[in-house]
Amino acid sequence: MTDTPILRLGTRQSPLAMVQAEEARRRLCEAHGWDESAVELVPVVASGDKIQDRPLAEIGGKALWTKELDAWLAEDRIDAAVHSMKDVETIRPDSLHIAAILPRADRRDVLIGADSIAAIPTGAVIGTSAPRRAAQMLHHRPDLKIVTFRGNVATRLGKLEAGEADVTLLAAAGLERLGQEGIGTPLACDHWLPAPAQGAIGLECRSDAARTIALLEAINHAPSQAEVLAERALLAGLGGTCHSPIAVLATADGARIIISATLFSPDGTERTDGKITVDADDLGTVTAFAEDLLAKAGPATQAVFGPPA
Ligand SMILES: NCc1[nH]cc(CCC(=O)O)c1CC(=O)O
Repeated sequence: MTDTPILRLGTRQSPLAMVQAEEARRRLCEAHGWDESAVELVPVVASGDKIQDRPLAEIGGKALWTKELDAWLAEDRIDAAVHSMKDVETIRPDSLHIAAILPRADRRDVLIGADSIAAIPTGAVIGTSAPRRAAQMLHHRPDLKIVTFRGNVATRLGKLEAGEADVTLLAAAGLERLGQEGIGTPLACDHWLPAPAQGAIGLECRSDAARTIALLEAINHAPSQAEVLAERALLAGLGGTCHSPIAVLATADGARIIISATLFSPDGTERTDGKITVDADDLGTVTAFAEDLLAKAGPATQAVFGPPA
């Protein structure tokens, strides 16, 4: 085996991002019969990791997680970038291509600090910076208070420990990947839907890099890809971003995808539910479904979505 790297994989530096990049490397090496040295992990500091004390919406949104990796791809300093698909902007530049989605992990949210939503004490403080989690929680429990909780998984657990909030919500996938799956209570998807693409890892490269695309496609997991594409199509159809209070779950079932979605107003008072089964290769129906949901939604919900992308 050669010790010259065949593929340079860019990743954020958080512990979770590094574990995800290692998973991508392991799968690539297994698929191609390479030894580990064939894939070089290149940690890049994302602006979202530098500024941790303000809500994402204030400091520029999702591009904060991808901006540096996008630039490194454009400059050919890396061949591919590993992303938590949940953090990737709804619309990507044509110059980039998401070539592989890894088998999706547990997509549920985990409640930490209380055994159930009903068991949270009256007036308790919820630490989250996700508008979806805040709206969803306020919908069930309008008595609760929301405080901004950013930072990586360990930082947020530390803030909870320090008493900055009574309860927080984290993705089961992230906790699992960090070996912390014992923490908290997972919330069942029939009551509490996750964020678009939660639990999915994607590999993105330059659209003109045919050789890299072929190498990455070898580790694509088609059902997970179908789900992620459907959830992202819904978000796009709603004109949504990471600041949008949208909860959705797409479940691939052969050639069909079952999509359940809920829109909220930011304060949780309005809620709009929908469910549809679509053909995996006809995501146009998802756009129509998004338009239907928006048309049914209340004014405070409509105000934070659209116009459709
Ligand atoms: N926004 C931060 C983020 N991006 C991806 C994950 C978890 C892993 C995943 O959803 O794939 C998390 C942390 C969290 O929401 O708990």
